[in-house]
Amino acid sequence: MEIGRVTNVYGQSLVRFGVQEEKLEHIAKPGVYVKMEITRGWAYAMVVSFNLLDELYRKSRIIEELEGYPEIRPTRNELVAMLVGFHDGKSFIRGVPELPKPGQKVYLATAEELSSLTSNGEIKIGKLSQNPEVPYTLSLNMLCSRHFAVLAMTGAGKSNTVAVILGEISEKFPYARVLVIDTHNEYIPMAEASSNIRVISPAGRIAKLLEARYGIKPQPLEVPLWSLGLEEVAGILKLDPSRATKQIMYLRNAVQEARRQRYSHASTDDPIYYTPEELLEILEKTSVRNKYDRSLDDLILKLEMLLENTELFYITRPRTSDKLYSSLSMEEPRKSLETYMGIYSSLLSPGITLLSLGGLSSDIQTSTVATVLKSFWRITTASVLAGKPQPTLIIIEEAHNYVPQGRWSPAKEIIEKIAKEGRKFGIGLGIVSQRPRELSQTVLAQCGTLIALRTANPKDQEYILGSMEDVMQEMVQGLSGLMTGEALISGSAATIPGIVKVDNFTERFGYTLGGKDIDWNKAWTTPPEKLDLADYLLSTEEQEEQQKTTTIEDFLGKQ
Ligand SMILES: Nc1ncnc2c1ncn2[C@@H]1O[C@H](COP(=O)(O)OP(=O)(O)OP(=O)(O)O)[C@@H](O)[C@H]1O
Repeated sequence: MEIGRVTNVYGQSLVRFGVQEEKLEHIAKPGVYVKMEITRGWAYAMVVSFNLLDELYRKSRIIEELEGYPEIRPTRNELVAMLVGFHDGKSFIRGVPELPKPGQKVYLATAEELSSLTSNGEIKIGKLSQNPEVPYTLSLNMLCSRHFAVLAMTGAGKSNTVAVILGEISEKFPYARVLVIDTHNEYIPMAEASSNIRVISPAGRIAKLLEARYGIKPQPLEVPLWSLGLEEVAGILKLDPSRATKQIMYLRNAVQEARRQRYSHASTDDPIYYTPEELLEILEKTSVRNKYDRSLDDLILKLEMLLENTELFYITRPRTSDKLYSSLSMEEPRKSLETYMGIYSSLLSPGITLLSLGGLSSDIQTSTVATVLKSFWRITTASVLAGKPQPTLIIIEEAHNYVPQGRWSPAKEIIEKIAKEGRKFGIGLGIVSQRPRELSQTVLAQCGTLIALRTANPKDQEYILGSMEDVMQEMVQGLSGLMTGEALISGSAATIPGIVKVDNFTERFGYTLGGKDIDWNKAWTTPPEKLDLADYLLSTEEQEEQQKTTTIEDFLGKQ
């Protein structure tokens, strides 16, 4: 359908065109596609903004200047569209080799031709908002290998979007390897519905609470202190390396000495076994030698408190990994490295692994994630070098907590490294955040695909614009007007950028996600249920008992 004529071509890829009044209803919506003929085929463009004028203005003198365009003479409604690529009769190519010229006719793209462009990917995420009959898909290869970001203000539909992607992966790729850092335990119900989705959570009280709430027995996670690098140990002790330099120095020497008791060539970060008590003993001996150093006493106190924290027994008293270590009879460093591989390579078994960390404080979450991701990095890069790549996608919820802009976090270095170098080792990254402005720009800049849902904060919009290729100001400004579940999708995994109504996860897969906001209205208008928390307020001994009863097979995920 012909709808108007090009009046102006500007910027690198923006086309302004006048629209006939009676065609306006079909076209005056962001996300509608139009096309214009060029020498090598048809150039396609997506409507991004409008300039609709009122009667008075329309009748003013300016209109008389529009000689030569009789079709748009009675009106001066203008729309701006962004050129996205062209079709040369055989295939669609991004970018346009030649710009349309003022005066050229503009047509509405049909649902059929749009479908041929948007439905070639493996991951079906939703439908075009303005053409609900047109499915919108993403290329799995591009999504994983070029990384992606799901950004939006809270409640706009980020988790729903991630769940739809995970649901698609789980249904279509039986040997997918995905690790989801599930900061708020939102995706756990997916494990109940699908046999290739499993939950791993810190052994102890949290695992028990998850079992009670969701009826799923999580595979117990242990992250032994000895498997942590110096930064992660500093993280759980709440030492900021840029400030607590003296304490970090003591810690560094002690960790190194502890590792060298078993393997004399160990460096501070090598995963060589030691017990927390050995570390404490080394620090105490150092304290005797440095009698008046309060910073060292303070460090010892912090470590003692850490060892007493029952929530952290999955780090400080990892019974099952200890059992595994003792069961091996080889020499060091092999013995530690085999144990390390045993603990972490289970996270790499095919399937979707939900690392559920809800309930832990954010310091502990970041140190746990840093350790897990560093082990991932070690194992996957070694697999690639050994000629057996294990392509893995890592999705990080609340990514601004783990990889913040302008602030240190134990997980920052490894996540930035994955963003910059992961591609060549087959590690894909998907970051999810409600605060793009607080997210490392290094990571955002590496994300080839953007899925941006409603974002009202101008600063967030500015960051999205500044760090993503392929995204134009006109598109980003429209983000505040999106509805819940509507996303602007752009970048390498999408053939054409689009405004997409992401499928409703519950409607599509038949169950709801967890971790939702508490319904205050309901809670305050219905009588409370009887609460029996006794079982979950475990004492130290009971928790230890629970860890003791976990078999090495359970722990390694060998059912
Ligand atoms: N595509 C969609 N279609 C219909 N409803 C949706 C869609 N996406 C999200 N919703 C609904 O909007 C609400 C918020 O969605 P969701 O939890 O995915 O948002 P979020 O951005 O992850 O929020 P938060 O930042 O709080 O985690 C949910 O009740 C969900 O059912």
